[in-house]
Amino acid sequence: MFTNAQPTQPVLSAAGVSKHYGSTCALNNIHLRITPGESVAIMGPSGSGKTTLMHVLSGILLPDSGHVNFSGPTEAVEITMLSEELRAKLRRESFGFVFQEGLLLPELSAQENVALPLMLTCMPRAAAEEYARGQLNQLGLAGMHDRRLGELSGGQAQRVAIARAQVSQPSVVFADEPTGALDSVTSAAVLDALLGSTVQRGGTLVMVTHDSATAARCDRIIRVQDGAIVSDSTQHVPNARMSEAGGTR
Ligand SMILES: Nc1ncnc2c1ncn2[C@@H]1O[C@H](COP(=O)(O)OP(=O)(O)OP(=O)(O)O)[C@@H](O)[C@H]1O
Repeated sequence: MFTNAQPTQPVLSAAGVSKHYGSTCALNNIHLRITPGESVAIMGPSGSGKTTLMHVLSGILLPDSGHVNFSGPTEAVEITMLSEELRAKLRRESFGFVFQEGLLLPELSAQENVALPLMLTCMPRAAAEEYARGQLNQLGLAGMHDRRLGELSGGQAQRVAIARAQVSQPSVVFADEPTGALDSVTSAAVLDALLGSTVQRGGTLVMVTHDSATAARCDRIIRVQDGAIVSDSTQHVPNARMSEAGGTR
């Protein structure tokens, strides 16, 4: 199941992926390759299959048929062959998530939320929290380390979610409507933070968005309709930016 990763391999690929919920076809024979360092926006009408596609690519959901492969810096693996436990491990170690539906724990402070993924990898609490504070500072949240979710604005909470998603430097960050509920100025700041903490260090960003201004900031826009990819356009070449930044991941 595990093979040596090749530098030219896509970080994520899907081949012949289909997914049904009862009689609803959510994904219909998807083929897709995502290059390391790319930022990819997934767009499409409500119910077209965007979230299902992201969940299948990240191993949250298994498709009914087809294969999804991940190739990271140290391993290549067919996600669709992994047990639930190994998929959970892969998500913890190689992927980060910025989802609207409460991945942050409201009873914890901003710094505790960000430190948590590091503590799960056995980093001592003091070191994890110190690192978390540095990440929060970089995202413009100095002075808000000790606030709980309810004491932050929507944009600030999204930046805490971004800090948490990328704190363990995952190969791929998946974001579902990361700027959904925000005004345009806050959206731009959150998107800067998200791109800055992922693709600018050589990581990959896969993002579902309804917002064309947000999608336009990505390297590539994939449009989904009725569970199928109806267009796939590259607008910037990520490798040019990666070599400028010296990123390799
Ligand atoms: N758990 C589920 N049970 C049954 N049907 C589902 C389930 N999740 C999604 N669906 C259906 O699968 C299709 C694709 O849903 P999905 O959530 O992937 O779409 P989406 O493009 O992300 O939609 P939106 O933009 O509204 O979030 C829809 O017809 C939806 O109703």
